[in-house]
Amino acid sequence: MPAKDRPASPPAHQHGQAPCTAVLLCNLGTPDAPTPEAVRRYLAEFLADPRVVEIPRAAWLPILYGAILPLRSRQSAHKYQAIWTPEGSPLKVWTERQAKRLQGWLGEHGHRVRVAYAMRYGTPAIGRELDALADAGASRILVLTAYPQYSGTTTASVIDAVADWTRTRRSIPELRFVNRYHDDRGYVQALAQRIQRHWRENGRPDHLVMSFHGVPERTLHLGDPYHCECRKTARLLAEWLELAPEQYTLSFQSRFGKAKWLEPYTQPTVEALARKGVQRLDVVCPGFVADCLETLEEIGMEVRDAFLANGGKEYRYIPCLNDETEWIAALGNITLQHLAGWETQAAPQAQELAAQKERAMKLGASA
Ligand SMILES: C=CC1=C(C)c2cc3[nH]c(cc4nc(cc5[nH]c(cc1n2)c(C)c5CCC(=O)O)C(CCC(=O)O)=C4C)c(C)c3C=C
Ligand SMILES: [Fe+2]
Ligand SMILES: [Fe+2]
Repeated sequence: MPAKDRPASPPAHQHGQAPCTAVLLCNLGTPDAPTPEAVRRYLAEFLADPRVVEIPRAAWLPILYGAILPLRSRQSAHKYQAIWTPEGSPLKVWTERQAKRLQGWLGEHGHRVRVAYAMRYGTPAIGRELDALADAGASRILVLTAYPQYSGTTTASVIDAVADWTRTRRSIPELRFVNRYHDDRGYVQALAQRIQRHWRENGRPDHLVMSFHGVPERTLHLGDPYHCECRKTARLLAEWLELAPEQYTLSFQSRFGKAKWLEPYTQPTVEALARKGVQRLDVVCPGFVADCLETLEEIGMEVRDAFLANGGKEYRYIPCLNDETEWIAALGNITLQHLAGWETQAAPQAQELAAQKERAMKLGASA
């Protein structure tokens, strides 16, 4: 094997080190800037992933480079400009905050775990973040995807990136993956609380649309569980909210290309609801745990305009879970379930010392 291809092994192995656990929160990724050049770099990496576009490379890459990238980079850059914040892309800002708050939550619950975040496309890259964690001594890493519903196009692609990284390392940490949490009680309850708070602040709508990111319909026939998991999340959420079937609609957004994707599509669904006389409509995106281009621009702006243009009167987009306290607690509990058996509690002596101190303080106060 040529020296350049040999797996690296920094830092040198040390004897007798206690296992050290880390969590890597992985989301999709976003451009570094809302410019056509940065969007092109991002889309080129994203859309060349064979997990995302399942068309033979020889046929797809000429279309991607010849037709899609020149046009879409400019169009999408324009959309990113409409949602960009002073701190950067919302997807990155929220994901970074979620990682920080998850580390805080775990610490408050007595767990010493380092939490980092990474993006499947763009930066911070999964490989670089895994290098940083492993080089800092993490011997056990839990990869936590920001996708509640498993899809080959997203979850499996994160697993691919982690597998690619293992090929570059000599000493590989123990690895675990959280593949799904579409029916997790804490996740569904956090969604329900988010919506109920929105209703307390803004009043209840005539109808609620639950819009999930779409995928090609073909993936369902090939055995992808995504469709089924979206339906289960929607059903559980409706149960928590005590919604009758006629009070909500499940739909799929963000169709890409001309192939048939999962139906019903969000925008035509919303237009039809407006034409049927629904005046007040709320839309929530339960499959996205962080606000991003697809929620803020597509649902918050494009679909809103379509609803109003078809006779609707009031349209409200309900923001994602982002860094809501209930969601961070749910994420913490999901993390702990998957860390089972990996010792992460603060050292027993330290815990005993803290308990002794607390007892002494109580005695002092009651004396
Ligand atoms: C073939 C194309 C695509 C598939 C399949 C797909 C699946 C998929 N995507 C998400 C989550 C997100 N997608 C986002 C943006 C986005 N998605 C596609 C295409 C496919 N997605 C494109 C081309 C883009 C970029 C924007 C654009 O040009 O339209 C985002 C937001 C990123 C951001 O920067 O804010 C998310 C999040 C899921 C969950 C999913 C399958 C289940
Ligand atoms: Fe997407
Ligand atoms: Fe979109």
